[in-house]
Amino acid sequence: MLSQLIQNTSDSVRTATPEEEERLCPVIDFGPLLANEPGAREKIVEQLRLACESTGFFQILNHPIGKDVIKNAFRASKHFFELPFDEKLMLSKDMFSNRGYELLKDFVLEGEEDSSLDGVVLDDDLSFPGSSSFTPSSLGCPIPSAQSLSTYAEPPDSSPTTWNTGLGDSTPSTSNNAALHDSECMSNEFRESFYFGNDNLSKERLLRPFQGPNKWPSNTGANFRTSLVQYHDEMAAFANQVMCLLAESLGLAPNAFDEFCSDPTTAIRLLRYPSSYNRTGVNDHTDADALTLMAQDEVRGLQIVDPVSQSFVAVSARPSALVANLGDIMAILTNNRYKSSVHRVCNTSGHDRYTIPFFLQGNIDYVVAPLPGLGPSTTEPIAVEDLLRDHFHNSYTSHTTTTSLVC
Ligand SMILES: O=C(O)CCC(=O)C(=O)O
Ligand SMILES: [Fe+2]
Repeated sequence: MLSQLIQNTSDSVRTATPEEEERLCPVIDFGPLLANEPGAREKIVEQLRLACESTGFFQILNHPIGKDVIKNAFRASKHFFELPFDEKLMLSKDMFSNRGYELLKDFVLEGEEDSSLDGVVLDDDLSFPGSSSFTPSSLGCPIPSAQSLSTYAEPPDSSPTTWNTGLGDSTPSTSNNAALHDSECMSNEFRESFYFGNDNLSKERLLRPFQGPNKWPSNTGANFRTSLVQYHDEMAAFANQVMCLLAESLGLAPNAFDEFCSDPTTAIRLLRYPSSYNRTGVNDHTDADALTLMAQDEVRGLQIVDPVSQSFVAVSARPSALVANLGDIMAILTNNRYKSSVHRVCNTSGHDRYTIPFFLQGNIDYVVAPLPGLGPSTTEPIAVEDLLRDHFHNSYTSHTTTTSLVC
């Protein structure tokens, strides 16, 4: 469902004016609703409808997630990314379960440094602690003859790399995880991330794709896991409430998404984006899920495609708000009345950027098709499991890599 967006990668990206931001990613204040003020629900439902029909992006101010819960989650995230590189690599993402660590894939192999790197300033802040003697090939992420690695802030030249940003064309299964992981390891996105989800899954669910078990680091202290699990659980509960409001905004009963939301597959992604002037942190994509809710720090970086100009526009970062956006599943459920917009991340701030999106992917067996009353489907119904699998295969291979982008 990724639009055929073509943007010259050498174009610089405009920052949204306040008016544009109101149109592309409006702020919706949930305070009056949480305070049970009369008329608040109707007002929010209407604001949601307008935002979802436009870009599917909005910012939720005065949401119910505790400040401490968010603070602790960011603390845990920083703690995680500061772990020695080999420790993180031990937790390499398993493509079947979609859980674990995705490395920052920008590195210089010792002894293989290209002469084109001459004059490139290596940023010490970007080097991985403890990375001097790891052996990636033993961890399902082979990098030929690599003895050590460090990251660099800018690429040696502006030509696109030939690294594959996708997941290959095999189907995720426990038997081909290694092959999938290899190609995933060659992505050019300038970020590192760590995926986890519901920490309390049933045995039956643990055997299903895209949901677990979580791959927790050891030696991070008792609070680490508790903080992240609490963040997940509060986000999951709030996402359910937002889904009820979205149902109402479509003129449906508040419980219209209940079946989709029962025993849902969810994911949290801790993200760290080092700063770069010409590398994207996350390439242009749409989310696969129904609803994404994201806490972010004060460092801006998110860019959304403006449906009017069909170009990327950078939006501001408001740490007190949650950024919400709809994904492909919601677009199908609503027969494309609600939008799943292309977005990407570019961090040119000179500082690391941290975000923590929560993805509501829904019941893995739910068959996604327009909800009753929202018109006949133009596409074949598809199970959440298949849709997620297709998305993971396609979304990062079907568009231009943006290594020469001027952010
Ligand atoms: O970090 C961000 O601002 C957005 C991340 C994102 O789009 C994603 O993980 O799907
Ligand atoms: Fe996204």
